[in-house]
Amino acid sequence: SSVTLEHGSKRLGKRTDPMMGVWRNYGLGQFIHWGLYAIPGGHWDGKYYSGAAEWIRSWNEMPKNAYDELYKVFDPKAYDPKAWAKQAKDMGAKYMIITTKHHDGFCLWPSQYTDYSVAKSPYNKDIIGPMVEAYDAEGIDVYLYFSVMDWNHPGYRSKLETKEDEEAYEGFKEFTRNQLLELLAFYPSTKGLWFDGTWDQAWIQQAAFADELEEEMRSVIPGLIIGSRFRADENGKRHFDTNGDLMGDYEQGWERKMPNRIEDVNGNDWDCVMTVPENQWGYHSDWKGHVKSSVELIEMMVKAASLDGNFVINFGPDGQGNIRPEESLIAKEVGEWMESNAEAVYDCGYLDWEKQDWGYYTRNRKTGNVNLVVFNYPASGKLRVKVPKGIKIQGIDLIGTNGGTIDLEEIHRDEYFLGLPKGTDHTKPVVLVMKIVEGDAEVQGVY
Ligand SMILES: C[C@@H]1N[C@@H](c2cn(-c3ccccc3)nn2)[C@H](O)[C@@H]1O
Repeated sequence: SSVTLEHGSKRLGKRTDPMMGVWRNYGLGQFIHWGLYAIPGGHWDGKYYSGAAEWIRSWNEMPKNAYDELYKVFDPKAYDPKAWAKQAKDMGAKYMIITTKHHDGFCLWPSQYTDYSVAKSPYNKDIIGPMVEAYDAEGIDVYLYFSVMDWNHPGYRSKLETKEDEEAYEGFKEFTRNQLLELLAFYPSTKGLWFDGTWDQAWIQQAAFADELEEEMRSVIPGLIIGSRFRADENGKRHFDTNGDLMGDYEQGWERKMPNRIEDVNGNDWDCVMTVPENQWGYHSDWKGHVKSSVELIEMMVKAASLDGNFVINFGPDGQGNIRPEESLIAKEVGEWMESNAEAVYDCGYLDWEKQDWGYYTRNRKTGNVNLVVFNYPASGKLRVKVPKGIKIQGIDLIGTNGGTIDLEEIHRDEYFLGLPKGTDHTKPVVLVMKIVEGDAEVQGVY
């Protein structure tokens, strides 16, 4: 039984409007974490910061006032948003999420509500505007990341303990609303907001304020897409309200982790945002530990599509505005794979066929085709496929650079082995596109 909520979920089930349909079909996105933290790049005073580079201000070895002075040297001479957008286009990204303001409070746009922005830096120009224009020009939808937590604002509090806290926080709430309305006014082509830094008790207690603000933002840009991380319900429940219903338009809980089964996504839209190293979003000049390969990232992207989600790969440009070589290589290699295999990711979602060990099924919502994306090449060279009753295979194509014909063997009713051609290059994911017919229609054609 569900309880009546004033500030809980506003909708049961997925959004069904066209703008959300476009979001649902993206497949691949690019996250960009850029800000003052890229200047120290994980080091200070000759010491190595092993935490996430964008959190260096919270490091004991980093004097807070030294960090807060960094805006005086922010002057990224290499910043070239057109080049960034071209690279993202070549990678195959359909949307991009840019940090307008991270937890440190530094604004990459000339906000009228604070001096802690690019307007007070030697660079002294808007970073966000040219980026939005460049990505829009490449046909990549732009989403604005905004951290509610703001270590720079005097009214920010993680919790409200005194009367003074409450009064200061009222000013912070007004500041937050002003900045968000300002972003929507400055960059009206944005398709949505990606909120972060919303776990503090002080913010969680603002259910009514945040609910009203979300409504107001949605009225400013109809169809605006806002995830589950923005606000809590009146019982402090986040992502899912007291009744277990999703807040916002999609689930935003998959940060540096992936669901494994369709049950894990609760019938919701979702995105997974992923770092290339284990845990670095902002630029760190010295990555340690595991750095994901492009094949690893491609597998996560396909797995996300197979479970009705979007996959977002993070980039962290350096303090001068350069994209680092490791990320440029990933953009190149992912793009090369997408060039001939994108139809298995774009417009694709979950297919309720029994999962097989060789990889993932995705269903193309526009063509109806079934895609088989092979990551675990079988020693037998044969892919086991169990076709649900009433479904017939009409044709199978091996796409991508591989080419060749597929040998189809019916093991018994509705179960087949698909033989891959000898010499198939399986150092990269192999994609088969299967045309199927449903119902008992007599199958015309190849099989
Ligand atoms: C999208 C990512 N979210 C930010 C983050 C993650 N976290 C965090 C904090 C405590 C536990 C686990 C994660 N804090 N901030 C990261 O800094 C990055 O912006």
